[in-house]
Amino acid sequence: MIEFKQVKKQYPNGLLALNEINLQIEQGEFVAIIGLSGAGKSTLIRCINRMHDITDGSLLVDDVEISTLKGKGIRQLRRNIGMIFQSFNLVTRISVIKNVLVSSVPEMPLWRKVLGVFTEEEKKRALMALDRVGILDKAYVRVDQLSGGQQQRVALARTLAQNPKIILADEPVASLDPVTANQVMEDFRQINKELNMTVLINIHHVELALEFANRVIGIRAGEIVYDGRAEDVTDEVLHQIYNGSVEEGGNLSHAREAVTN
Ligand SMILES: Nc1ncnc2c1ncn2[C@@H]1O[C@H](COP(=O)(O)OP(=O)(O)OP(=O)(O)O)[C@@H](O)[C@H]1O
Repeated sequence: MIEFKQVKKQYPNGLLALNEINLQIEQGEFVAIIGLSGAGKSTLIRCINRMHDITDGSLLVDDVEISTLKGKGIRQLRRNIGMIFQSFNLVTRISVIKNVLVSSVPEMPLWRKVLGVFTEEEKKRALMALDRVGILDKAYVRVDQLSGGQQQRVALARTLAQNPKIILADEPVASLDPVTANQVMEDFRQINKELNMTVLINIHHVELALEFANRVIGIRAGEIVYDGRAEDVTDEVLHQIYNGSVEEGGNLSHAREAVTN
């Protein structure tokens, strides 16, 4: 379980990016976080793996207070948390499988990574992860020869091979075309359902958020203004989350179009 209690995050320049955040996310939930640019979505998910530090309150992951963890504790926390970025963060000049192998075993000694010495078990795990996201046939292809959607799947496979309990995804489909974005969201859904991994996604595409997530959290100016089931998100809720930026009187589909375009 992930638990935020009265969490605040103030950046050194004084900007209060998160204010009084209270949240509980159970193991196995699929949550989409939506909100305007600058609302605090990235900050919120990045506090969970300590890419950012909170400045007040308490943040627990599986009952461990993570805000006070130091070196070894942070590494241990990150072993259980996979992170997916909009820009994939892959080494593009090496093969798909090498990307999965190198990054999926964080505690591996550097010499083994450099020489590419991997056990049969590690290779099997990497190949299984690639199979799960449908790109096993690309295992020995260089990453720079893949499409954006395929690269995001490599990133997902790399995270899966790490066998995390939680996957944090920061705008994972923002640079993909609509069809590919749907497919990658489908991968997240399958992983969430079959492996019971918690999935927490920051996403600008409201339609995708509502279609794939079970729970939606709406953030506005660092505060949670909606937390509920995706099917309960109405025009009014969108209006509230998007600060009235959605045209008055527009119906839900117009509202969604306005905020997804
Ligand atoms: N390192 C930083 N130092 C100071 N302010 C920051 C820093 N990172 C983010 N901010 C500010 O904190 C606020 C929240 O930013 P955040 O990136 O979390 O928003 P977001 O909702 O993820 O936006 P986007 O959808 O554009 O990625 C913004 O006002 C942003 O400018």
